[in-house]
Amino acid sequence: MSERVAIIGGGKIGEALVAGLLSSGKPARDLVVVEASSERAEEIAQEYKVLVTDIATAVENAQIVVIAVKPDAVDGVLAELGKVDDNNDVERVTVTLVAGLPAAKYENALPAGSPVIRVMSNTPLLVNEAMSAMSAGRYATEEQVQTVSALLGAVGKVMVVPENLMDAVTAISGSGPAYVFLLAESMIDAGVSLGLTRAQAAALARQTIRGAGAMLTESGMTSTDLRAAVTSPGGTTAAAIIELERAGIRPAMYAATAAAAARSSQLSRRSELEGSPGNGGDGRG
Ligand SMILES: NC(=O)C1=CN([C@@H]2O[C@H](COP(=O)(O)OP(=O)(O)OC[C@H]3O[C@@H](n4cnc5c(N)ncnc54)[C@H](O)[C@@H]3O)[C@@H](O)[C@H]2O)C=CC1
Ligand SMILES: O=C(O)[C@@H]1CCC=N1
Repeated sequence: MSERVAIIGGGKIGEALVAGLLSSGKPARDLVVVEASSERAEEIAQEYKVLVTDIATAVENAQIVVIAVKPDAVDGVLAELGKVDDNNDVERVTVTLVAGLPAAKYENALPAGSPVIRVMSNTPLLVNEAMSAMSAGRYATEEQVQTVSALLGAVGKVMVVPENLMDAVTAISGSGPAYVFLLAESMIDAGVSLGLTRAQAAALARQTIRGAGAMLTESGMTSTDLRAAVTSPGGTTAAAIIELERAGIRPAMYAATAAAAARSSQLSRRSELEGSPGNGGDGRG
């Protein structure tokens, strides 16, 4: 894992990637960050002791260029990348972590034939527990897919999916940590309403979610079987679950994830319109 990785965008997800890669053993000298906000750049350099520099210096000698800016900043980054003198000695793959924007958008803007890999990861990158789904663009080789898969595998689990599933992936694992944090918030507030202190309720909810998460990943049992094992006949869990079902927890999850996927797809359609004829687009669906 000796590739030099340039990360463009040192925000929440860029920082999480830096932190995760460092704690997985990647040397700081192999990471370089580009960050538009000088305050943020200073924070990243101080905290992680990585080089934070301009895009041309960062990209030079980087085998992997990761784009981790908000979707509306991508055009600016692609324009800056277009101005960078390409060093043909370095085989470079561009990895985009940006929600909603298709690999073709980057392929159309970068020099012809540039390999691109689209990834949807999540903030548990910070604790080496990310779920990253990746789709290879048209020009990415199997070897590049393996290289990026190994890089992301150092900070969590990796799944390869066809690009048409990226909106669904974004809705489940990209945004998913927020659903779990919302569940934690509501459990804590509920605990307080039942007489626990906030600190007690928070400690109970945190460890319960951690333990349940570990059972989900380590027991080999399905979520349905795990839930059944907690639910004693006529007991407390059954009483609670009746209320959660009555409140519509399942339809709420269908509607929430459909809204997230629709938003991701909307970003993708908008980028296709912007990239259509006259703007370097190839009109691909
Ligand atoms: N936050 C999350 O949980 C997840 C975010 N994503 C995707 O990751 C991307 C980044 O999201 P966040 O980190 O949450 O956003 P953020 O707003 O925290 O970070 C973006 C950073 O990029 C910097 N930036 C903007 N333009 C730049 C440029 N031209 N050059 C260098 N730096 C520039 C900004 O100053 C900011 O620090 C988004 O596209 C989002 O869709 C994907 C999965 C999960
Ligand atoms: O909310 C967002 O748009 C980003 C993408 C997935 C998680 N956060």
